[in-house]
Amino acid sequence: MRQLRFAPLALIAVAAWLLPYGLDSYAIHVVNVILIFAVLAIGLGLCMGVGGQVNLAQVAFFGIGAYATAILTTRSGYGFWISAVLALAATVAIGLVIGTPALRVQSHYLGIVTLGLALAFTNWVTNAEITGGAEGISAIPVPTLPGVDLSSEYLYYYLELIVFTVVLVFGLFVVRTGLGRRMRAMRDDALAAGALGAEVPVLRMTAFLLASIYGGVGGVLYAGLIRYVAPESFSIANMFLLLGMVIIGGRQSLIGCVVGAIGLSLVREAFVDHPTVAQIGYGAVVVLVVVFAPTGLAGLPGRIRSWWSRRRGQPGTAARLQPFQPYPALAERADAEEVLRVTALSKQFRGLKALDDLSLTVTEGEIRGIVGPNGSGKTTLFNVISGLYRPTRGRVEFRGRDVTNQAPYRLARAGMSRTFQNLRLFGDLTVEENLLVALDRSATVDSWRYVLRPISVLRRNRDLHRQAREVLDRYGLTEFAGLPPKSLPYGIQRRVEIARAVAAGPSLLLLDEPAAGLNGEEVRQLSEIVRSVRDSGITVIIIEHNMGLVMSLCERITVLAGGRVIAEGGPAEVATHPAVIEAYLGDSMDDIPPVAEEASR
Ligand SMILES: Nc1ncnc2c1ncn2[C@@H]1O[C@H](COP(=O)(O)OP(=O)(O)OP(=O)(O)O)[C@@H](O)[C@H]1O
Repeated sequence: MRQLRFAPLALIAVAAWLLPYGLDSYAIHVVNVILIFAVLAIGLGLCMGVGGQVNLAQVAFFGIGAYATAILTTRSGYGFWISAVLALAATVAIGLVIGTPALRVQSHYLGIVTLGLALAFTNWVTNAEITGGAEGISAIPVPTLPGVDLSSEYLYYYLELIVFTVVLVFGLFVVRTGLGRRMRAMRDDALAAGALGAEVPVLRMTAFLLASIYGGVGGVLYAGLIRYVAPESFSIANMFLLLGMVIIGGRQSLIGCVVGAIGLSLVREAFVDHPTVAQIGYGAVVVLVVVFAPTGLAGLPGRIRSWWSRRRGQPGTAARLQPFQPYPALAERADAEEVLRVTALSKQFRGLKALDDLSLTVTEGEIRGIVGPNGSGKTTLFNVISGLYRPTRGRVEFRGRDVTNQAPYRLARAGMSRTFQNLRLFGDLTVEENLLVALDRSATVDSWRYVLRPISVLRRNRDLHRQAREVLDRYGLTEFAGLPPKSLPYGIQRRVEIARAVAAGPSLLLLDEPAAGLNGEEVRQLSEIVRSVRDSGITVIIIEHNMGLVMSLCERITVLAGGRVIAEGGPAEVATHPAVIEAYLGDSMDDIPPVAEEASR
């Protein structure tokens, strides 16, 4: 059976190898151009589809690769391959420069920044002397390869085919391992990805870097194939053609990008005498795809399958939640240290003081409850502690270090993890992939390993999958591993989010209303999970409106009202505190179950 899985691949490989035998010289030229566009589309797919970063500069990367090769070979007298390497380095350098705004600017503004670059590039090559102005640069030498005459387009095809295969396999390797997973997580929800330790700014830059590498490779291949470069090949019209390829083929699938490149290139060929009709046609098709098939052609088989099973009334998943298996408990430490200290914290939203001179300390091994009426500042406190909001005044210390204003990903890497009031699971990733993103502690700047030490990347990936299976098992989620979280009942999604936050390996876990929307039995299970997590050595702070849960679970409770701490102490103490009764509990005091003397540890 295993061999059969590779049969279609083997067939495609044989067909690709034999293709030139059935083609005339014009057709092989078209195929060679298609392969170059496929390389460019994969790069754009990695940046925009996988990483979610709007990139309208792909055509400029393409142009830089081609022009640099042309200039270095014809003006500086370098050989083709040396020029190719230098051209690639130049494209990557520009990619890093373009990626710099990505460190600060949001994705949609990047569209404008990158469009500006693409326009500036076309303008420059059209007017500069070194680029040959509107006439471009001709007489680029044929790339030399011992024993192979690359002036023959038939043989050039094989060079392109090899390069295309390498870059496609590399792209798939990126997508299916840690870097790609993190990029997809960032595309889905940059805030949640950051809170799990993904260095979002570096990741965005990496997305541009990848796009520039593919753009550079495409440019070098183009210079070697056509041996002539001119501004019109790198026009905005071609940028939109590339975008069309990626959108129509399927943004989130590299194979889809290749299918889009082949399809749209053939359509362009068919309409070569009617460019205006073709442009309008691409635009219309892109709009139709975005509206009716947002996952593009590559997503169609999946959509048809799920439509078919819905039509046949097939039942949903038969997967079942299994019981949580508690963590081995650590012995209680006598010398518990302070984990979190918040001093005189204020957060002002224009006229509104959400936090007002709030101070708080939490000690190792605690389950601290934070309660208070709606709008009392609980979530704002979490957002400031976890780095999502900058405080107006005050200081946050985590494990003895001042971490005020630190980026969420730095705090996550230092051992702070959180869940969100409104679940923020990565919807386009499976349950297992959600956990994998949290488990992966490798630094994005170490992505050079993808090129220089791919085996170590694969080994690490296998190790992460083993760890993810353990987490799935512990939380009874194994049967949901391959499903998208949104397809699961709310209670299971909540459990996945907690499992994910704990998988990030925190020493402090912030849970924001984890019982919201859960039924009685689910709340009981949640209580068991939180207690076991704490017993495994993780300090927990929990915001909750479910007073029964808070009273039974927390040793200490901090009560907020109007952004201030109005009471703090054991459950019995706060439940009878007059300020609390007045501000919050009031009539509902009768609903509170009897307080456990000493919440069990
Ligand atoms: N990003 C924001 N911009 C403006 N105002 C905000 C923002 N975030 C929170 N607030 C305001 O700050 C106050 C405190 O909100 P917060 O969400 O922290 O309260 P909460 O105690 O968590 O409430 P709930 O129990 O309803 O979740 C509210 O008045 C809220 O409207």
